[in-house]
Amino acid sequence: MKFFKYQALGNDYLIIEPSSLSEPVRPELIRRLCNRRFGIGADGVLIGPWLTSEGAYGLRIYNADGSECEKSGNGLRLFARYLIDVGHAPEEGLSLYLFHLGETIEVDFLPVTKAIRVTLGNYSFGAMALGVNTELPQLCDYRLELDHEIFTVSYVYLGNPHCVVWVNKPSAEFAQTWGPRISTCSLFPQKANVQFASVQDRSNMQIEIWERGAGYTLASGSSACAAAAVAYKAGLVDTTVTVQMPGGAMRVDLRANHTIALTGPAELVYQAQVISDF
Ligand SMILES: N[C@@H](CCC[C@H](N)C(=O)O)C(=O)O
Repeated sequence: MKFFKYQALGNDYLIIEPSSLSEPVRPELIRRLCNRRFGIGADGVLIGPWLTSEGAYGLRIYNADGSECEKSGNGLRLFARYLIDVGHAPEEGLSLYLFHLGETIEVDFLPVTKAIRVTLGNYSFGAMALGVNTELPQLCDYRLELDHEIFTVSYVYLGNPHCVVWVNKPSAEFAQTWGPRISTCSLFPQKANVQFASVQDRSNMQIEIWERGAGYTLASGSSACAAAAVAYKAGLVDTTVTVQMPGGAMRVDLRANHTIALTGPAELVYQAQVISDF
């Protein structure tokens, strides 16, 4: 099975073309591939492309635990980088369109910085209507009591669920301790991606991340967008925010109509082939 490994600020994905798969994708296969000791190691897997009748490049996105994921800012950006690198998509300088779970998504290449920008669809602060176990229409600076600790959390939905937790100083240890508990608490029947966030000034934020389905990660595009959207709603930042994560920084632009553009690097690590029977 031929695969490519890509990374964006340490958020790593395997890319496998459908023609390289001898059988339909199984969660066990994804889990084995993503396992950092028994497999190759990755935060997730992208399967694609196939071409739609409109000329968009279709893909599916899986988390390391084998669950299918509705949105991944870095996954989409890495997939676009791959399409260019292997010659599926026209050379850099043009926009291209990806097709993921019924949605067409624009990706642009920024020639000077070589960064890749993805425009994510609408985000929403709806809570009760969007799968949160609450009767409140929104969870905004909500007081969450868990295991004798109190957190101030906000929920935002970007196609996938995010819970932004305000902290004085984000730390990996705190994220690894509380991320899994908040992600799986009774408020979130679908689980949630959790960001531990602080605001430096009107253009800069810092987050640590616990991803649903992948655990602690060095970066997450949709998490950066979630944190920026919540901070903007709280009046703490302007529309362009640099979000610092352990793996590096990404730019988030909050646009009209609740759309978000996410810009950052995307790089090939290596390509290889799995010989053993997975
Ligand atoms: N790394 C991704 C986020 C992946 C989505 C998440 N684990 C989920 O289950 O929703 C990103 O860059 O956005």
